[in-house]
Amino acid sequence: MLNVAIVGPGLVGGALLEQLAAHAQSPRFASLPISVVGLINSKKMAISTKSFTAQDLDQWKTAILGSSAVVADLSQFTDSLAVLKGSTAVVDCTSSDTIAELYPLWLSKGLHVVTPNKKGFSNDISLFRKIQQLSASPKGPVVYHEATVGAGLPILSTLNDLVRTGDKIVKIEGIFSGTLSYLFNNFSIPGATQKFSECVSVAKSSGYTEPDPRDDLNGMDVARKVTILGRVAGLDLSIDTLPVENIVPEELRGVSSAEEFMSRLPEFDEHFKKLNDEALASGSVLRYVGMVDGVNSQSSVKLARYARDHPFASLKGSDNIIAFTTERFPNPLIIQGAGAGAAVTAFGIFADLIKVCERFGTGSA
Ligand SMILES: NC(=O)C1=CN([C@@H]2O[C@H](COP(=O)(O)OP(=O)(O)OC[C@H]3O[C@@H](n4cnc5c(N)ncnc54)[C@H](OP(=O)(O)O)[C@@H]3O)[C@@H](O)[C@H]2O)C=CC1
Ligand SMILES: N[C@@H](CC=O)C(=O)O
Ligand code: NA
Repeated sequence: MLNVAIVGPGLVGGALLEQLAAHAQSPRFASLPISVVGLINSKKMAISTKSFTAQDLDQWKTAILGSSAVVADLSQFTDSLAVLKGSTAVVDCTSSDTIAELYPLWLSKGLHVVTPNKKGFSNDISLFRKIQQLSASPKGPVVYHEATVGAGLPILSTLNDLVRTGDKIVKIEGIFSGTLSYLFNNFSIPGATQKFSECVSVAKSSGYTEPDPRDDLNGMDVARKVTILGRVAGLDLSIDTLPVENIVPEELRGVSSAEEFMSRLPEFDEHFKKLNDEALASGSVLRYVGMVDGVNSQSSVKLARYARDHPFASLKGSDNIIAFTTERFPNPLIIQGAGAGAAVTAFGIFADLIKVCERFGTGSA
């Protein structure tokens, strides 16, 4: 049995629990050896004394968070998990730096980590290296974070395979943000009628954006993904030195909340319309692109113009497109598909949990 504790059962974490429950209730997978034993959010932490199989997940929130097995703090939460029988994985579904800084402690106690949270792999490189070093043993524990880049798309697993089989990464380029993909696929096209702020609002209500959409529009989400890809490819990239184009209007960068930002964004629709009209007048469209440069250390994150028949100009919805140019793939290996949204992100986390089950003898799905 794989014990699973979820930190932050919000949009993505909630979708993961629903997928676990649905999966276990389908006769074909009833034996899924995953048991949710803990949930914490920023207000309450609970470890269940009862092992909740996926069938019980319909009541997971009340059943666990309402239970008496409430723990006082993260240290007690960690200690309670470390003594459980069998393998235990902590799934961090927050975007918290503080929680990401706990990964080395969790790993040192033999807990696996599965997460879509980019912070642990894109903040200070010393944390990235410590996580790598503590999860390097073939006997485990492991860290799987496929959903940190392109949600459930097999980006990091493909990159890992390329690197581990000795291929040389020349360039990794693409549209890494589901939010910005959705925005420009719907705003920067000839004849578009939606205003920029309306597109942002739809992206947020569709569950694509970070908790604060400025973390998408300022380029930091893409910068984090470029940094993660670069580091996995063996480059010492840092978000502090990566050139990142921030498209949040200066006047809105410092407003106190995501709600205030969203309410004031319509004031700048004209600004974005002008940018778009200029691109369209030159026969181009605007797309927000990240690039990992494996040869000349010129990695970048920026808004750029593309001809209307360019592959980056023909995406739909929140699609990402990632092109790996390597020694073996001079014509790039391309992965494309939805790169944001609760369900496709939860899918990536779920698939990582199944990898933990298969690798550590808790049965396959
Ligand atoms: N949405 C998407 O398409 C994708 C999202 N991701 C990543 O998934 C993660 C979650 O995103 P999403 O579900 O949209 O975000 P939400 O804001 O919906 O959920 C975040 C959850 O984390 C909890 N939380 C925040 N801080 C803490 C803390 N310090 N301790 C415990 N719990 C905490 C929140 O609880 P409370 O409400 O009580 O504060 C909330 O339940 C992010 O890292 C995001 O970058 C990755 C790929 C795609
Ligand atoms: N906000 C991000 C979520 C996935 O990483 C995006 O829009 O891609
Ligand atoms: Na992915």
